[in-house]
Amino acid sequence: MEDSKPFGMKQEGYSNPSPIMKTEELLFRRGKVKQALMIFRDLFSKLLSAYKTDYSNPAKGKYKALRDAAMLMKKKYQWVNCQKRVGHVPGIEVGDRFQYRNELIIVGLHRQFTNGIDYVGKGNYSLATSIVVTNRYDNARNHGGSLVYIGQGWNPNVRNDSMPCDQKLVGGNLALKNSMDARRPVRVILKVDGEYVGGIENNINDKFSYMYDGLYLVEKMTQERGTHGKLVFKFLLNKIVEKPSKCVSPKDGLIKNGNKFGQLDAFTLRKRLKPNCYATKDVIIMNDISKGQEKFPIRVVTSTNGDLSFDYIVNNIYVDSFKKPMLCGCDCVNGCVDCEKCACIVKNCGTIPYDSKKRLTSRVESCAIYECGSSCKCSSSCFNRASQSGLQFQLEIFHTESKGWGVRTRSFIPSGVFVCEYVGEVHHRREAGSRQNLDSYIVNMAVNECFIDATRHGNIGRFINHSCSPNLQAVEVVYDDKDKNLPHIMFFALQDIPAGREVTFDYNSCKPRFIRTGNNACHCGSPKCVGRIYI
Ligand SMILES: C[S@@+](CC[C@H](N)C(=O)[O-])C[C@H]1O[C@@H](n2cnc3c(N)ncnc32)[C@H](O)[C@@H]1O
Repeated sequence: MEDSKPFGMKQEGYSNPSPIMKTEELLFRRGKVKQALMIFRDLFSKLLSAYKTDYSNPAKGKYKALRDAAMLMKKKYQWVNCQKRVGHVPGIEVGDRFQYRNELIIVGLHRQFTNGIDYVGKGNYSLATSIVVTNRYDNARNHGGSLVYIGQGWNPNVRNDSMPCDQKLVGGNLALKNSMDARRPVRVILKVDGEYVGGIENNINDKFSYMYDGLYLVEKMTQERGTHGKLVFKFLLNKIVEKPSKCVSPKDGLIKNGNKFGQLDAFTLRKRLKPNCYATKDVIIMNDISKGQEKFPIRVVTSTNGDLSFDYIVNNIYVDSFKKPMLCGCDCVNGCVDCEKCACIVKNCGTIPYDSKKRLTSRVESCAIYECGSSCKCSSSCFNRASQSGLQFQLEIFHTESKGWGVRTRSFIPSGVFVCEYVGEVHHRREAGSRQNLDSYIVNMAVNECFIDATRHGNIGRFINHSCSPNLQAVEVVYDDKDKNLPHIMFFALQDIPAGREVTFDYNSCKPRFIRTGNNACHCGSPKCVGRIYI
């Protein structure tokens, strides 16, 4: 699995919601964070090999090396961002990944070795600063940037020899409640699947890392009985959607750095800035290009001009008439789990394409996925209808440096989930040849003799660029959609995608193929780039 962004590596399409601070100072702080991480990793490596002979269990040796490296640095005053704070931490950007949890401590992102909640102050005067979200607890991350976080205290999913008891409104739990009451933001760090690229070799297969996902607001706190019979606190947090950094409002000519909370509460007059201080001056030129047709508004952000002349649609327009094969739906009334009985699963060669969370279970190599549809007896929430409920995440159209428009996500997208469809006018394939050199929005379908042209009518899918290291895959999905049983082109996440990251797919690896146009030089910036968009 591809990594998102190891610390220090900046990628196109990323927007940095840093607190107001001069660029030079930000760079200086980032340099300090980077330096602290280098010292930590070097120390850890040395300690790890020193402890090799002392510990027969490599996991124990690793744990001690990690802890000792952090404590040695503390003794030498090598930790950075030492003062606990609410809000972003200078030098750390949303989307930064860290290999080890102790790295969060030494850079000041989350200053707790094991506790999931970190906070400042005491009792009723405390405020939560950060939480680490792992799947050890019943924490649930929902689509669209909200999550349910289980409070701290006795937890049945953690090895615990004592008797279970009710969670108490003290420490971190109280701090989260105080943050809710005071409407103060909390940093969220996600434990995400996937190896850390360029990480330290340690013989222990670390299949996860930690990603800073930005600021959230605690919206609600409830107390419920957990599976172990005792009371637990549940906190509902919503991601704060921040404006891109250095965002210029077209009306007032101000540069806005964030939102109304705490240290982000700042507006700076553009004329006060030194020349060359900021590289980008992104302007929100449209608040919702879909004009309310999508579940989430899709804004358009740019620092330059670009052509946007097309009609936004959310469903394919069938221009030609097609002989539509009749699809017979399934008769499942208790969920489509029987690979032999469910008529739709049978069409997928007897394999269930999605898991219970509607995530693709593996990379799709076959031609198409057959989902349940309107003539099936299963419910509309059946997991085998993963791509039929529209957008699940806030996406944004932005102007890239060298690829024209592109699409980036404003919230974290977990690996395997449906992201969006490629919508346009559906024609017979024989038409495609005559249009070939006109535009770059035509995709040939693999399954039927047709193609989708999003030149004049399309949706957000038409703005997704090619990458030689993509984070989306395009899949043809067929379902009984009233009378249109032609395939749809659906994009699914190939990996966890952090907020702010551009979403891309490989125009050549997918079964639906883009028709080659004149412009073929690839600017994806991947180390694996083959230099061409269309092969
Ligand atoms: C489907 S459109 C993608 C959206 C397009 N960037 C826009 O501005 O509307 C495909 C076109 O985008 C550009 N493009 C996509 N990926 C690219 C890449 N990796 N490098 C350079 N140009 C790219 C090429 O002009 C290509 O023909």
